[in-house]
Amino acid sequence: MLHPRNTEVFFTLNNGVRMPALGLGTAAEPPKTLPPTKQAVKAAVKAGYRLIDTAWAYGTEPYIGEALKELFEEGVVKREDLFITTKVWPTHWDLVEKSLEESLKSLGVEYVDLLLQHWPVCFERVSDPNGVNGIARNPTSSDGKPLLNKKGDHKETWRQIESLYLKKDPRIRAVGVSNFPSEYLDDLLKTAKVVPAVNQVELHPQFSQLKLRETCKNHHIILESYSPMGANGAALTELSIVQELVKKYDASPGAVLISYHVRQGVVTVPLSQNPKNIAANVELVPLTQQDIDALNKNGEEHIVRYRDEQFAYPVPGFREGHERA
Ligand SMILES: NC(=O)C1=CN([C@@H]2O[C@H](COP(=O)(O)OP(=O)(O)OC[C@H]3O[C@@H](n4cnc5c(N)ncnc54)[C@H](OP(=O)(O)O)[C@@H]3O)[C@@H](O)[C@H]2O)C=CC1
Ligand SMILES: O=C1O[C@H](CO)[C@@H](O)[C@@H]1O
Repeated sequence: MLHPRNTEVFFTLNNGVRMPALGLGTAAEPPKTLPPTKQAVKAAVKAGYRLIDTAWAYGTEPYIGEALKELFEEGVVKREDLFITTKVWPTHWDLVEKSLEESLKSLGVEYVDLLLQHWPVCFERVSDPNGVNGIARNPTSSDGKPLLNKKGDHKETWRQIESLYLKKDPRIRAVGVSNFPSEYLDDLLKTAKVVPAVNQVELHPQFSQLKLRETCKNHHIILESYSPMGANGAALTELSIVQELVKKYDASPGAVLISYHVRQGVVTVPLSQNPKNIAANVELVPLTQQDIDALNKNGEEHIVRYRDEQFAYPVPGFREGHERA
């Protein structure tokens, strides 16, 4: 039976903007280095990807900017063919516009399609010449603990984001959040003037987040999965339940893990700097509802969070039922 590729599937956000179901993640980190992001973006766009996921905090925006410039000059795509997401890091919890300006400058574009609040936490701003634009990305106190700004209010970040959106700032087409558990979404929605269009969270067959899925569905918030392969090392590709589906469909593990999201109406942004994996992740596997239910059950019974950020431990619901990866 003929079926589309994951790059040909789009979902409609709660403000009518269309978002591609599959994008390229760009949170490169050691042992990977940042510059290869440029070639990864070029390879992905040439393979049909139209969504690029980045963030002020990743340090990859300048390399994405270089890739975009060449792709536009070579006539491969136009700006309006792409969907670019960036995010406001907790160091900039009260400086949303500054964060957006810095991201746009590094990316060399006039607007982003989606601006996300990266985490519902606030950090102290500490100078660091090796940080992002001179600011420490993960500030720590002398005992090595995350340096949270205790007087900060994570809802201020959303207030600033929605205020840009409400005044129809041409630099953003849609706005959303990331790493918001149900408890925080419910709380935000009590006072929010704009319902976030997207909530980007860790989501995969070892962390299926059924309660959060229900909350997002009730508010027409599209879920977006990060770490769909299990982050660095791609541990999920080895999971026995995934390997069974690889055999059943004669598919690649990457395609199974991506199709699991796309078939549930979830956007996903695997990171890859390997053209073979970038291409493999495009293939849509016709998983049945039974396959998806089994993967979701696994992710409720054996929870593993691969991006287990210590600074988020105070967020209610963040550590519920988790084991360490
Ligand atoms: N909002 C947030 O707080 C967060 C957002 N993110 C976003 O999500 C993106 C993806 O998550 P991330 O944590 O990076 O990790 P992923 O789960 O996407 O895993 C990345 C790893 O998977 C490998 N990989 C990719 N495709 C395949 C494949 N088909 N077969 C085998 N291995 C594969 C990559 O290696 P190779 O390069 O060799 O292919 C890489 O080592 C990030 O890059 C970022 O954009 C991530 C974390 C937090
Ligand atoms: O988006 C993100 O990626 C990093 C890892 O680089 C994680 O801390 C953050 O939420």
